[in-house]
Amino acid sequence: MAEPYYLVSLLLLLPLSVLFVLYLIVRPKPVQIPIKNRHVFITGGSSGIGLALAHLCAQNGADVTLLARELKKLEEARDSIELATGRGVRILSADVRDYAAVKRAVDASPPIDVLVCNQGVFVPQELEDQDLEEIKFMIDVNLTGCFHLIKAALPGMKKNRAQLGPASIALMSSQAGQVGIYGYTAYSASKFGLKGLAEALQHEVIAHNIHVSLIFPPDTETPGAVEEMKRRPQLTSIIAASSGWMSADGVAKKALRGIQSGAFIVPCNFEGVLLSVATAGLSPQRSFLWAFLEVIGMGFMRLVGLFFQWNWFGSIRKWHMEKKKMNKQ
Ligand SMILES: NC(=O)C1=CN([C@@H]2O[C@H](COP(=O)(O)OP(=O)(O)OC[C@H]3O[C@@H](n4cnc5c(N)ncnc54)[C@H](OP(=O)(O)O)[C@@H]3O)[C@@H](O)[C@H]2O)C=CC1
Ligand SMILES: CCCCCCCCCCCCCCCC(=O)[C@@H](N)CO
Repeated sequence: MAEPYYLVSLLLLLPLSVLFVLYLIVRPKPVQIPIKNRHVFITGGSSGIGLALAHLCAQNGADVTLLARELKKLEEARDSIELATGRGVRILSADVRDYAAVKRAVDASPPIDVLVCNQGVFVPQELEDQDLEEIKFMIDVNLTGCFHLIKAALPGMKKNRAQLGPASIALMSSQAGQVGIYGYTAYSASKFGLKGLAEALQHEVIAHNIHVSLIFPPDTETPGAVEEMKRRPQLTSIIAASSGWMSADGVAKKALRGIQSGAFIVPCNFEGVLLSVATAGLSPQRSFLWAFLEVIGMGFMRLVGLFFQWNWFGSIRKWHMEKKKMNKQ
């Protein structure tokens, strides 16, 4: 009669011991990144997600610097944050593609505690039809721009770090940086690139108490997205619809919480959590609870992901059939 109890406790023991082992081994160790009275440097902070994040950081008592190209938008952003929070905001006009300009901007600023590389451009189109200039534009701004920013900021971020407490480098990726999507060959490549950069960088800066976060928003209501929608291929929208839309404020909240808790992977909605489990790969994981979810859920999420692909390839096939029919009429 004791046998069922024996079995139940054995069944419980297995997950509990996995949990315990994960508790002991997850690296890097958990960390909290304070925001109050710290210097947060946000690129692309004059619009959309970056602007929403800048508002939130200033509200939470951070000393905020914004970097973007267009001075007029930067001034409007600064004024709106100062009006809403009463805190001073620094603005810098530079193009992230120009390393010398980025270096000058960073050197003219106080040492950075939290660097948010959020600038990004997205012009979706099928690779065969897209101008090479546009393809290069996305890689240069979204990927090479982040190299420029980090290379320029790192020496200052490392200085006196022991006294200043933990620092963060956050990169704004996209769910299109976790899964490739029709119309996004260059954009997805630029955002997938950020994952390799982030994983390797975390190894290099951990000894300096600098922590890397990679943020993965779904479609987000921003001025950039309004422009994007004017030319987005129908199929891009059909596939992206799997994850829905978020507000820039909603994404900024998730992003800030992720940065503050030192999370390496930062999903923004429910589909994002599924995607992050499915694509966890060998990414660093500080939380033993998330690690447990990944260990338990990865196989099943692969199955769910295959159903999504089944659905997406179905949509693509249907779209081509309808196009053929239209051409015949
Ligand atoms: N909106 C969405 O649906 C999603 C967006 N993302 C990502 O979030 C980030 C922000 O997007 P979102 O808020 O929509 O974008 P917006 O187009 O609304 O804002 C982009 C910001 O980046 C700045 N920027 C663009 N190019 C450069 C450059 N070469 N040098 C310096 N600054 C630059 C812009 O200012 P200026 O033009 O004056 O330089 C602006 O401040 C991007 O990395 C994007 O890929 C991820 C998932 C979804
Ligand atoms: C394992 C199960 C996974 C299930 C969820 C899959 C959902 C994938 C949808 C991806 C949407 C990508 C939107 C990109 C938005 C973007 O970056 C542009 N607007 C440009 O900024």
